Amino acid sequence: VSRTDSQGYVQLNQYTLKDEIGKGSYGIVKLAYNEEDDTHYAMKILSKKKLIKRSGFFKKPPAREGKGKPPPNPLEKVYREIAILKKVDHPNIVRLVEVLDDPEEDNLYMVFTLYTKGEVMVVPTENPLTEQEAWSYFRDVILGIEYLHYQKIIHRDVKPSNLLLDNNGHIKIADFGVSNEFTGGDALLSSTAGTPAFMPPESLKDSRDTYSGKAMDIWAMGVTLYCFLIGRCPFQDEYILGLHKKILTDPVVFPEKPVLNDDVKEVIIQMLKKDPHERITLPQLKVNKWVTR
Ligand SMILES: COc1ccc(C(=O)/C=C\Nc2cc(OC)c(C(=O)O)cc2Cl)cc1
Repeated sequence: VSRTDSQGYVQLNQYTLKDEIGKGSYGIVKLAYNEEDDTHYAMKILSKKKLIKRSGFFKKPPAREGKGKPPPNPLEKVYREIAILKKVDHPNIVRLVEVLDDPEEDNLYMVFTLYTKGEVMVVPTENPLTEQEAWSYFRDVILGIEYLHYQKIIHRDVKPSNLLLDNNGHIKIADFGVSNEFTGGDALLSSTAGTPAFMPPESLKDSRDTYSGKAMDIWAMGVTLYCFLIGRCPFQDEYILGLHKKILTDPVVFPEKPVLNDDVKEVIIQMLKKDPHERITLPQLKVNKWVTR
């Protein structure tokens, strides 16, 4: 039940909602104080109406000849995200504490442990991470993604703004809003989801065939490591089609500054192989020269 207290703060059950600390296509994240345990949390606030509207649930479905499966309930996506979050338990994945979902209310609240340093870095930046920081954080990302793939989950939106930093300098992978669960050895994806600058070339081809989910996460990890060290993405364009063309055809180019050692440039090149079959796999990444230096 939400109400407003004397200072104008919104009270939600035992939580007092305070400043906004995060914002994205998903909604907003607010700092929340829990009076029961005298602890602060990160409260992600989603509007069910907005989710339903964005999903085009009420738009006239295209005149599909024949059956075609009915559009899924847009809230199913959020409930799938919550189910994944409840299932995962790893030091490099965010921890969902509880969900406040009042059927009478439009908002859905997801309470997470607060990772006090927030997003690991903002892209673009003039002050990228040092190689040492990038090395330490990237090793955490490898462990988190390895765990997710082992649990048959593809994250699909690995990028610096979805990597949170806790007090001990450890990375927590966040935002399972577009992630997929799969059965068998790998996810065979056909839809495009995630953030354009982090999408792999195989997901941008108009060919009908499917592509590997695991290789998609590896590509995004390569773009993320490039961002850590350079402060911007390897492929950028103001127009989406220009961006797609660069991702599909441009080689990875490293600027003069900052000077990077050959081993880290090599591992980025291995993660950004245009052909997913040539791309480095996670087991190979774990024994890579730079990763294990
Ligand atoms: C400067 O201090 C700060 C401390 C913490 C934050 C912060 O937490 C921001 C976003 N948080 C989250 C976002 C998520 O999705 C988009 C998910 C998820 O859905 O998995 C979970 C969390 Cl926690 C920001 C600034």
